[in-house]
Amino acid sequence: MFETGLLRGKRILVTGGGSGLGAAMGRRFLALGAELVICGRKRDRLEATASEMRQETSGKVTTIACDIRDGAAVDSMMDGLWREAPLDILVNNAAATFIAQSEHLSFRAADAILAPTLHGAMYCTLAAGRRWIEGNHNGVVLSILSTSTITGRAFTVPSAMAKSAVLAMTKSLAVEWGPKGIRTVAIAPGPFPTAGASGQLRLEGRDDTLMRNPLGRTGEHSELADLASFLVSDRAGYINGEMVVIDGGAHLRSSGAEDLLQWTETQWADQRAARSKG
Ligand SMILES: CCCCC/C=C/C(=O)SCCNC(=O)CCNC(=O)[C@H](O)C(C)(C)COP(=O)(O)OP(=O)(O)OC[C@H]1O[C@@H](n2cnc3c(N)ncnc32)[C@H](O)[C@@H]1OP(=O)(O)O
Ligand SMILES: NC(=O)C1=CN([C@@H]2O[C@H](COP(=O)(O)OP(=O)(O)OC[C@H]3O[C@@H](n4cnc5c(N)ncnc54)[C@H](OP(=O)(O)O)[C@@H]3O)[C@@H](O)[C@H]2O)C=CC1
Repeated sequence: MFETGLLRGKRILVTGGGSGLGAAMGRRFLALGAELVICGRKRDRLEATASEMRQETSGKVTTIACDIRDGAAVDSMMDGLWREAPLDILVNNAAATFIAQSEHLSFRAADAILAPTLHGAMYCTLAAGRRWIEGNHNGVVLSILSTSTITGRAFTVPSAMAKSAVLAMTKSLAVEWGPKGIRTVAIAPGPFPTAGASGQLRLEGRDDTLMRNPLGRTGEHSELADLASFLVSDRAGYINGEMVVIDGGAHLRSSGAEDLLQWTETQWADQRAARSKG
């Protein structure tokens, strides 16, 4: 679909690049000639993904264990990266969510979602942006958001809040940092099957939500990777402050959570008992 070498010479950090959509984007970036850095908390999973990627491509892949909820850890990751060479592109992909009745959310549970999804994305963006501006280096920030930024979403309220805040960051920085050579863009995916989303959102038991999708299917990872590759590339050099929805038109019919309104208290009690770790 793309010209060979579309991303040649680009050094890209994908947060949460060891799994799911982050890994899918990373693979496509590598195939298009980029140098890839992936970070996450689980060192073993990062290494396993990177070693698969190295077998698939001759591109350079580096892993960094970093908890993006920790600003000092993010700064130290960026210092280490910049010692070698500046990044060109940051992809804010790491996030957390789970379904829960909001009245049962403890403050700690709310923070468990807000900390990586909002604060983590903000720390990474500020840390990269500051270095780009100091070094007079152009940059692109792509944030992976959600259609909850448009519709809101019952039962994942902290995630909807965090994603909406990152959309506000995307629009605000487009104006503030555009003149400094930094583009900020976003993608709002609908349901894409990943182990993380299936575990946290119980997607596999919720066919009703998926079948309300006008296209009657979930998204393909390659479709998201294609869109991301275009948006971070110089070919999208005039797109700034925009969020592109990729959901088959689903949010035009439903926020994607209405089926959960029918759940019984017993189903919710079962859900609380069966918490899944990301
Ligand atoms: C239509 C489709 C739209 C989809 C939109 C968005 C999708 C996605 O974002 S998919 C990505 C999903 N991937 C992940 O979530 C991966 C990362 N996940 C995690 O790190 C964990 O699952 C986490 C979110 C639970 C966070 O873990 P951690 O920070 O280690 O949290 P703790 O286990 O220490 O718990 C902290 C706090 O939160 C409460 N809690 C945990 N799980 C639940 C739950 N399922 N329901 C309610 N509360 C939960 C936990 O009890 C703790 O609170 P306290 O008990 O008050 O201490
Ligand atoms: N799949 C879907 O249907 C949809 C997904 N999205 C968004 O797409 C993105 C990817 O989700 P998906 O691939 O499905 O799910 P995953 O669970 O596979 O991805 C989440 C990634 O975030 C990383 N992560 C979580 N917390 C932290 C942290 N504190 N520090 C560093 N890394 C962290 C995880 O790595 P580790 O555990 O090693 O830290 C993991 O690699 C997310 O932003 C999600 O909100 C949006 C809409 C729909």
